[in-house]
Amino acid sequence: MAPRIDQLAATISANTSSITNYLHQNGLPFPSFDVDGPITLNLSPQAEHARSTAIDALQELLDLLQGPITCMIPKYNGTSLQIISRHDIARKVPKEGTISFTELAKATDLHVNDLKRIMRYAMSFHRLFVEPQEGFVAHSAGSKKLATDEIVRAGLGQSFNEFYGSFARTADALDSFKDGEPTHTGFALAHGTDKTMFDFLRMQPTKADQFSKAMRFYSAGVPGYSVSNLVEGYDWDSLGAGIVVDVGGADGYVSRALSKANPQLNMVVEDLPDIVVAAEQSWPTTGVRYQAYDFFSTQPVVAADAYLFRWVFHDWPDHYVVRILQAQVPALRKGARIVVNESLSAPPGSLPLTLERDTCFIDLLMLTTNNSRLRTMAEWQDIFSAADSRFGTVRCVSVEGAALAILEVVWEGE
Ligand SMILES: C[S@@+](CC[C@H](N)C(=O)[O-])C[C@H]1O[C@@H](n2cnc3c(N)ncnc32)[C@H](O)[C@@H]1O
Repeated sequence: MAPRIDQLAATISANTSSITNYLHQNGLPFPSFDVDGPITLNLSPQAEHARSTAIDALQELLDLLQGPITCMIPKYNGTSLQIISRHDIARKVPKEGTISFTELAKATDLHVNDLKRIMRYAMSFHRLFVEPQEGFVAHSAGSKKLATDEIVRAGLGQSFNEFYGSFARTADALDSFKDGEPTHTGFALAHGTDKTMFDFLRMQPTKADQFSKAMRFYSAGVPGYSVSNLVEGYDWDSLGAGIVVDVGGADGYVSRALSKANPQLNMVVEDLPDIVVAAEQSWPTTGVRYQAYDFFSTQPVVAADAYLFRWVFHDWPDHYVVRILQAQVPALRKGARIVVNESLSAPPGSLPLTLERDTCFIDLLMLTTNNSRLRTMAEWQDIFSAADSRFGTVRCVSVEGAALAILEVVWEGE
């Protein structure tokens, strides 16, 4: 058998050819970081599979060729992205042409030498900006997108202005607190708060708004998190013209997608009051109803056909998830479904490498921000059973290419 690195190289080559053929046959642009290069590739499911297979192989090949020390000590540093986000640098670079580091330094109130190394780091590591002539900066495809798309800015802002500092305090939080409470996190230490992340964000409407937009960023920008996986992966037709409550539904972007694909459904989006007020103002006529609701209190929409929790339970430690489920029980009628859409915890080596890394990333992010976690199927069954013995068996619908599982539990009480 050929050595592993040769097998991987062959996999990369075969799958890259499939992508090339697909793009060629369909007259689509080839990947490029040039300012007018494509942001996404618009691949068919088959070509998308080739893309993810090639990426998994090349990640492993890169690790093998770099060796264990480089894998142990990678050059990850979010400082550059944090400063680019905080100083809104992408919007200070002209849409066309270049700007000198000196002029940009004045516009950002940063020292020119600091700005230069921040920008060059972003060029090298993140493919943001280019320096076509020494000392002068212009946009790349990525930085142009950042300058022109508020959803992308929100995603970067949340990751690097809100969360980045929290990673560095997670070890301190684990040493200082031993109770696993969502108020005792790296996020809380980094932000000097004794509140949960959501209560902290609630006090600052612009940050709460950024959070909602960041959810849309991840759902639109990472194929495995795409809302279409939920829209197409679950049998919504079986609910007829039923009521679906999107609990913790942020600004309702998931419900809008579900409603568009299934106009017969009656979608209700529930979230904290500030989020709901902002969403109603932004999306007044989309056929989706909004309702302010704190999911630790009794569910106000009685007898709905399904209660959807997308990316909600992973934010909360087990005993809080039990409380949220118990708060739904008074509203449930026989046959009502709880639909959960989030990543499952999986043993090492059981997922393609990229998906395994994404899953580990989310799991550790949840530790940092909320003291919460991803769970296995068996752990989900335990949680539902602990909440109420009238919840049925947890069923998993897995969707090809999706990073989020769809779990369904039927209420078997009256
Ligand atoms: C990670 S976001 C997921 C949003 C959306 N479901 C999605 O798929 O993008 C979690 C959501 O839960 C909401 N949330 C947090 N605490 C809440 C509470 N006590 N009651 C209702 N919603 C809450 C947040 O405002 C946020 O919109």
